[in-house]
Amino acid sequence: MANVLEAIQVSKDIDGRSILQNISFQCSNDTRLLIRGKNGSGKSTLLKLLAGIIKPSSGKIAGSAQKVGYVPEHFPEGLRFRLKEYLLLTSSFQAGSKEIIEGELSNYIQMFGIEPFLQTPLKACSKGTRQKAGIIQALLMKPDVLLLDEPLTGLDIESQQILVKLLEGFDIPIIFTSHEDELLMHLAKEVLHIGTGEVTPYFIHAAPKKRIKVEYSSKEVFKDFPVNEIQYEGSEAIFIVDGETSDQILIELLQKNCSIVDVREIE
Ligand SMILES: Nc1ncnc2c1ncn2[C@@H]1O[C@H](COP(=O)(O)OP(=O)(O)OP(=O)(O)O)[C@@H](O)[C@H]1O
Repeated sequence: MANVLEAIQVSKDIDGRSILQNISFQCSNDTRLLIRGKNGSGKSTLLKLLAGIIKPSSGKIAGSAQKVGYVPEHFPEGLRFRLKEYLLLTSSFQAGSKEIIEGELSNYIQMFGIEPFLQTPLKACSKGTRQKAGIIQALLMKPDVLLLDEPLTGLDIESQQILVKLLEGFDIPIIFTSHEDELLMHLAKEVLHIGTGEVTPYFIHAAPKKRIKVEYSSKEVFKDFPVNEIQYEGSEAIFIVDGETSDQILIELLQKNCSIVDVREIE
């Protein structure tokens, strides 16, 4: 299979301190690589190396990828655009028909529910909205590879679901870090342990049960709802569901206009 992106014995020192040592891996279009390691172990640094933003101290980044979509952990500060100006500017850089690209942009705007903020200056947008702008920018460029640094951080549950679903449909390598977000972890097929440089297959453990608390308008909406255990507390309903089905149930609750109040694992 074509080698889209490759790290060959990559090491990185910053300010005389060794951050990464001898990282090697290859990826092809079906790669779904989760980078795992402690805080400060160099996960973001590796993504920046793969994106070509910084250079390795030794070793090299190679591969056939021409366009690298990179979503940093934090959206860049100090951009003086309004959200819409930024997205239009971003889309104007893309090759291809202007009409088609602007059509894709409006789809993403709708999908991620950011219409109300289009005239808001980026610096006044919420963290989640800025994160969405960064994601849309990376998707619009039709990258050969996607590098995502904790992409779900700051996103509401509905947008998390939408993003993960989109990612599941892509036929390009996806390399990502995650703050142990269960939704995103489902995407992983292999994991790079950054401390040792080892790449191993990723197996998701049987998901524990979840307790989902929602605010609802009428009990009628739960008629025929595929959950055995529902408790009611005033305007809130509590569902105990299997871990495997909890994502689907969350989607259905959102479709029934319920507001998700809390989701937590139970023993
Ligand atoms: N530009 C820089 N200047 C100085 N030190 C840096 C720089 N970039 C990264 N570092 C250091 O490199 C180390 C690795 O940082 P990095 O952000 O890659 O870790 P991380 O694994 O992504 O951490 P986290 O899980 O907390 O996001 C840290 O000690 C950090 O302080």
